[in-house]
Amino acid sequence: MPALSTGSGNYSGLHELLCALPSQLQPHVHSQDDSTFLHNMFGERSLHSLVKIHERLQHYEEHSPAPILDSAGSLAADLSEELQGKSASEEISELLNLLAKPHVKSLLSVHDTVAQKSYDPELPPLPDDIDDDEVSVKIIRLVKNKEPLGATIKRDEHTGAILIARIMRGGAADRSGLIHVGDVLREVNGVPVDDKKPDEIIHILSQSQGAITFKLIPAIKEETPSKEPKMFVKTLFDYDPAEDKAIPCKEAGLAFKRGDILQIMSQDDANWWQAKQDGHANPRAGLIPSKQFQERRFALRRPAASVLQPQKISNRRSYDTAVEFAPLEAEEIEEDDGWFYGSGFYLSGYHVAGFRRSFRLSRRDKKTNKSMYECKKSEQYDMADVATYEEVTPHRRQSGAKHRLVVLVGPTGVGLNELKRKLLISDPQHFSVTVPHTSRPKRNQENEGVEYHFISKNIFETDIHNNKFIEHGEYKGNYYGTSLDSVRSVLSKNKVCLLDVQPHTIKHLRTAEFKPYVVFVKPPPVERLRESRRNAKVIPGKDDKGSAKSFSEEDFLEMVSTAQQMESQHGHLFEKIIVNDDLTAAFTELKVALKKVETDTHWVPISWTHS
Ligand SMILES: Nc1ncnc2c1ncn2[C@@H]1O[C@H](COP(=O)(O)OP(=O)(O)OP(=O)(O)O)[C@@H](O)[C@H]1O
Repeated sequence: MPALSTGSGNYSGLHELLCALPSQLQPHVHSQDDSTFLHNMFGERSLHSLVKIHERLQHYEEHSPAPILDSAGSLAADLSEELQGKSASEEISELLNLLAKPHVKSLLSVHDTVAQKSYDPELPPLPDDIDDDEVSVKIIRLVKNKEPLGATIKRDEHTGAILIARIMRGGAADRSGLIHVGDVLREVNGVPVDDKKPDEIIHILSQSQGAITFKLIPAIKEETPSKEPKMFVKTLFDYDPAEDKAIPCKEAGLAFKRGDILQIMSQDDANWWQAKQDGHANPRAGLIPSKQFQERRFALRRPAASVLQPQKISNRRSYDTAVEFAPLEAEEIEEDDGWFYGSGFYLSGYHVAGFRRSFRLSRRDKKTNKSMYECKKSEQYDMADVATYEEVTPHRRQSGAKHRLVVLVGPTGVGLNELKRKLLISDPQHFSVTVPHTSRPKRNQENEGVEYHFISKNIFETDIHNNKFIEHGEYKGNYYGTSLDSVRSVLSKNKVCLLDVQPHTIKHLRTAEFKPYVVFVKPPPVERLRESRRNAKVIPGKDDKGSAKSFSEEDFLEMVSTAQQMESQHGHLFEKIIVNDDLTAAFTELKVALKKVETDTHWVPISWTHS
């Protein structure tokens, strides 16, 4: 980037710099959002005007002009008085005319104010007879711009007063420090609001231009600024406030997608947290359902048979209304129509509905080290673990530290084996897989610890009992399994351990020790599977004694539907999703992602860094 100088003595330098900045920064800005933000910020007219004023003032600062007198106004008045009725020369009457002009009078008055340096407004003296019980009122003037005020209002159910319900962290109201939760709003632009509905107040605000004056009665207890530590969460579900009937104010809501990282700005309200998207320029927080609130209503969304129907316990619903400066499409909020969801009944009367999912486990090829057993563990989806938010922290692997465990999941036949094989071939010193255990007798050509660890049935059963296996199963009367120690053994050699498991196993691996990086390998649409897998062969299931066969149409359909099910049930645990359409492209994408895991900073659960 060429050096830009403001050039001392060249007063247009700063202004020129401001104009040039967006194009100078362009090569360094990668996202369209950032680029638009920079253009808007540096192109803002008020900013340019401010810079121009600054440059002019700088000019005068250097020349330090001093006033000759500080009473030009009264001098002009004396002069006018003196000249009144004097000879009627043309010059005199022109001068009298000029001095009588309101603009000239104002100019001279401003001159005197500056010369006398008396900038503070003159306040009337305090009356002596102040009634101690009289409520104090604060009058706030804010200048309207495109940014919303970042506050919500609601009607107090008992007193009927209009209250400031919420101040969004980082928003205009919060930054001003002048408006607080609990303040009673009395007037907007001189119009009393006591008898107005929140919507009508919003309408007054959206209609007004320039500065807006609020008359407020301060809350008795001023909010103490909360000293909550910075907390980041990964969202485990999609959220759209526009679709949320319970949110107290849709306009103040923050939409997010599963996997987004949010910074939690306030947890003052047990049901509605304030948060902002990590890395976004907008400093104003938005409302999101709190973890507890989201969990409670998830319970309510269970199938009708297994939950108590919500009872209508009140016909009032407590809404706040966003105080927007930009014209807003306020939804019709009927204040006295709706449900109030008390917390008392949420958790009563539902049971956790587990279910078994049928899945096909293929017979695995021992050369490529895949297990040949049928999974024994019940595939219960743990519905008790409601996916809401997970507290996360940035993590970067220190050089020389153990690698994160790489977990691959995907439906049968999607290509996990193929991708693993390619990784192993590409760098056998770097990538490795676990050696499984079996209780079957060792064959002649086999070696202990190479194909399998051979152990007795008794020891196998004791190890199962002691939770030593990540997954285990039985095939033809023999046990097969992958042990936690086999993973540790690979990691202790400072190699990247590649492990493919059933998705329900992931949660048991999510520990500080393994810090698993979970990659979901997803099939492309069926049309693409038919095309790309035309020559591919699969090893049939254990009941088929035959050799490799081609994929059937049923295999493709099952692969796609299993993938959908996996993604909807376990998607919140996947850090990377790779569509295995073109094998070379999928492999390259995987390799690049695994490299980044080793070198870049990633968000990981905070519990992983507390060990
Ligand atoms: N992108 C691809 N294009 C074409 N063929 C592929 C692709 N990915 C995998 N295959 C082929 O599909 C077949 C099944 O792949 P693979 O054995 O790796 O699947 P898998 O997910 O390990 O299945 P299983 O869980 O049944 O062992 C193999 O013949 C493999 O070569």
